[in-house]
Amino acid sequence: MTSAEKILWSAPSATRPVAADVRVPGSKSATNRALLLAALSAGPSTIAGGLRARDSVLMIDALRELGVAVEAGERYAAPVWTVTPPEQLTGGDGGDVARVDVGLAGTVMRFLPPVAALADGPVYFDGDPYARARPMGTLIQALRDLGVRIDDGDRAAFPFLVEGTGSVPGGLVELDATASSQFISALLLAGSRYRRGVEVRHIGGPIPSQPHIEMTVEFVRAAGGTVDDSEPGRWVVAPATLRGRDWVIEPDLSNAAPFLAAALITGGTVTVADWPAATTQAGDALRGLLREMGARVELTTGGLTVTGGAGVHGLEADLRDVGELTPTLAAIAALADSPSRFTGIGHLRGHETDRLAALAREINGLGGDVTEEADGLLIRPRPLHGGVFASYADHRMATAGAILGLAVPGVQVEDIATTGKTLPDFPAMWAAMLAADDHDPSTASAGIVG
Ligand SMILES: O=C(O)C1=C[C@@H](OP(=O)(O)O)[C@@H](O)[C@H](O)C1
Ligand SMILES: C=C(OP(=O)(O)O)C(=O)O
Repeated sequence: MTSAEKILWSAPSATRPVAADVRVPGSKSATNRALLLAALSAGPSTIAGGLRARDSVLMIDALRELGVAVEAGERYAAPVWTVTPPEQLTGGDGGDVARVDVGLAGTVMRFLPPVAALADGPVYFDGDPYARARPMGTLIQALRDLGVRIDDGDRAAFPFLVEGTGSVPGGLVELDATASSQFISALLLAGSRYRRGVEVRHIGGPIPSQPHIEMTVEFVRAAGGTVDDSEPGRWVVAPATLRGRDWVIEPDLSNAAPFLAAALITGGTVTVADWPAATTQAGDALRGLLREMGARVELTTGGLTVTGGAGVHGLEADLRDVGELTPTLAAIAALADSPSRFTGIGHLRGHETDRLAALAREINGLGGDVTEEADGLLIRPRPLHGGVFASYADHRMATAGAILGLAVPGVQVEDIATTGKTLPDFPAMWAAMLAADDHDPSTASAGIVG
C-alpha cells in the first residue's frame, strides 16, 4: 500500500436535504469506445464531451504509443478532441517494444490487445498491481484462436507481449464471457479490421453487462461497421473500412449514481443535466431501481430529477446487466428500512477489486450486516457508526463510502483520489452538491430547475 492510499477523507454528513443540479462528465464506456474506433478508422474523427479521467487518459496514451494522434481543441468553448489514425498502427521495432500501461481500466486492458495485434511490431502490456488479478485469460486465448501471437509466460495475465504483425486473420472464436462482457466487446470493436472479420460465439452461463455489449454494437455500426447480432450469444462483424466521424459523448450515468443516491438518502432533490432520452448506458436503469428504493424519478428536458423523502426501501434485484451500479445500490441498501438481496453479480469479484468481499467487509466495519453470497449480496440494514472505509483503488467503493457518510457521521474514506479513475474531482463535486441550494424542491418535480 502506498502512502497515497492511506490518506483519509472525512466524508461530509448532510445537515439538510440536498437540493442540487449536477453535471457529470462524459461516459467512460462511450469515450473509450469512441477513441478506439477513431484509432481504427480510415480518416480523422472528432470526439466532443469526452471524459478526461484516468481511464480515458490511459486509453489516449496507449493509442499514442501505437502511432495515433490525439489532439485537444475547442468547439464553441467546449473541449473537443481530434483523433488522427496513422496509415499503419506502430508497435516496437529494432529490438524495442511499444509499451501500454492499462492501469486498472477494464476498457483499456480488454480493448487494447486486439488493436495491438494490428500494429507492425511487439506491444508490451502491464498495469497496476491489481490489474494482474483481473480476468484476462479468456481474451488472450481468444486472440490466439484468431491468429494472434501473445507471449504471456503461461500466466494468462499481465504482463504480456502482443506480437503485432500488422494484420490479423480473424474468423470464428468461441469463448466463455461469464467473467466479463468486455471480452466480447473487445473483439467486436477491433473485428472490422481483421481479414475475415470476427464471429464471436459465447459458450457458458449468462453474460454480464449486456447493455455494454449493446453499446459496442451501436458504436461499431455508427463507425460504419457491420454487426449481425440477430442470434443470442453470437455476434458476426464483417471486414469493413471504418469511417472517421464526429462523436458526441453522453454524460456518464453510472457516475451520476452517487449524486442521485444523495437525493434519496437525504430526502432531497438532485437533477442530473443532459440525461439522454434513449441510451445503451447501464446507468439508465437507475430510473427504475431508485424508484423501487423509494425515490420519485422524473425525466424531463431539464434532465433526470430524483427526489427522496418517502423513505428508503430495500430492493431485491438481479443486477447482472448493471453490475457497475452495485456499490452505490449497496450503500443505499445499508441505510434502507428493509433488507435487500442483489443477485447475478458473481462477476464483480473480477472488477477493480473483489467488490462483493469489499462491500461486505467495509459496510460491516461500520456496524452493518452484509453477507456475501455465491452470486451476490444480502444486506440487512442496521444502525451504522463512523470508521474507516477502505476503497481498494476502486472508484465506486470510494463513492459508496461517501454516500454512507451522508447519513453516518465520522466515515473516513481511504484514498478518495481513486475516484479520478472515471470522475475527476469527485470531492469538489460532492462538496458543491452539499453546498448548493439550487432550486426549491417543491418545483423540481415539474422540471423547473436552476
Ligand atoms: O464495456 C464497458 O465499458 C464496461 C463493461 C462492464 O464490465 P463487465 O462486463 O466486466 O462487468 C462494466 O462493468 C464496466 O464498468 C464497463
Ligand atoms: C467495472 C468497472 O470498470 P472497468 O472498466 O475497469 O471494468 C466500473 O467502472 O465499475
